[in-house]
Amino acid sequence: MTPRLAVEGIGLAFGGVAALRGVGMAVAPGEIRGIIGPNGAGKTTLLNVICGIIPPGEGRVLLDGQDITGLSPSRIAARGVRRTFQTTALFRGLTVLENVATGLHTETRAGLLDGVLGSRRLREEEREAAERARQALDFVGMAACADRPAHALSFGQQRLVEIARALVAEPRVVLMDEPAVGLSLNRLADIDRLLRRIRDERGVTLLLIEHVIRLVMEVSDSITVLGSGAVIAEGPPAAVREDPAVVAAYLGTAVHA
Ligand SMILES: Nc1ncnc2c1ncn2[C@@H]1O[C@H](COP(=O)(O)OP(=O)(O)OP(=O)(O)O)[C@@H](O)[C@H]1O
Repeated sequence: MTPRLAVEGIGLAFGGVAALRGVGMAVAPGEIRGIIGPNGAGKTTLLNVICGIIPPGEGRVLLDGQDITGLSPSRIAARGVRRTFQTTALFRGLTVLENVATGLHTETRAGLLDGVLGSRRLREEEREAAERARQALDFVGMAACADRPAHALSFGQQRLVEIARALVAEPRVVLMDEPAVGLSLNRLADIDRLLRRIRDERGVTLLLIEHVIRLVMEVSDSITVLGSGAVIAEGPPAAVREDPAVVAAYLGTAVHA
C-alpha cells in the first residue's frame, strides 16, 4: 500500500549543526504515528520540513506517493497536510469561530473584486465557512465558545480550537506538536480520546510529537524515535519502549514514566 506520508533520506543542517540526518519514515493511511526523542533530537524540525516551513537540504517528502518537497506551506496545506504548534498561535483579535474559519483560506474561491462588490458568492462562501467551522468546533467540544474572543479562552481551550482549525478543511494528515503540553494529567484521557476520534471518525493520519510518554505510548499505532537528528528506533509502542537504544537515549528513565 502506498504510504499516506513518507519521508526519504531527509537531511538538514543549521550552520554547522546537523538537525536531521538521513531521516526516513513511512506512515500508513489512518495511522497515529508518535514521534519521540530527547530535547533537540530534531522532532519539530522534521514537522517543519514536512509542512514546508523549512525546505530540506536533502531528501524527499511524499504525500500519497506524490512528491511535495519544497512546495510552499500554503500549497502543502491545500493538499491536505495541516499542523498545530507547540505554543498556541490563534489570532487574538478574532473570535473562536473566525479563527477556525481561517483554516479554510486555501479553499476560498471568491476573489478581491467579489469582496469589493459584496457579491452573493462571497456571502455564500462565508456562510458555508462558518457552518464548517462550527462543525469542527463541535467535534472538539468547543461549540459553546464559538463567538467568544480567542484570547479570552484558557490555554487548554485554545489548544482545542487550534485542533479544530487544523481539521476544518478535512485534511489527510495533521501534524501535532505536543498537543498535551500544559494540560493537567486528568485532561490526558480527553486528548487521548480526541486523537483516536480524529483518526477513526475523520480518517485523518496523525503525526504526533509528544513529551508525555504515557500518552504517546497509549495512543500511537507505532512510534518513531529520533536521537541527534537520526531515527534510532521504530515500531509498535511496546517494542520501542524496551529498545536498548531508546532506553539509552532517555537515560533509562523517561520512557517508562
Ligand atoms: N532555526 C534554527 N536555527 C538553528 N538551529 C536550529 C533551529 N531550529 C532547530 N535548531 C537546532 O536543530 C536541532 C533540532 O531541534 P528541534 O527543535 O527540531 O528538536 P526537538 O526534538 O523538536 O526538540 P524539543 O523536544 O526540545 O522541542 C537542535 O540542535 C536545535 O538547536
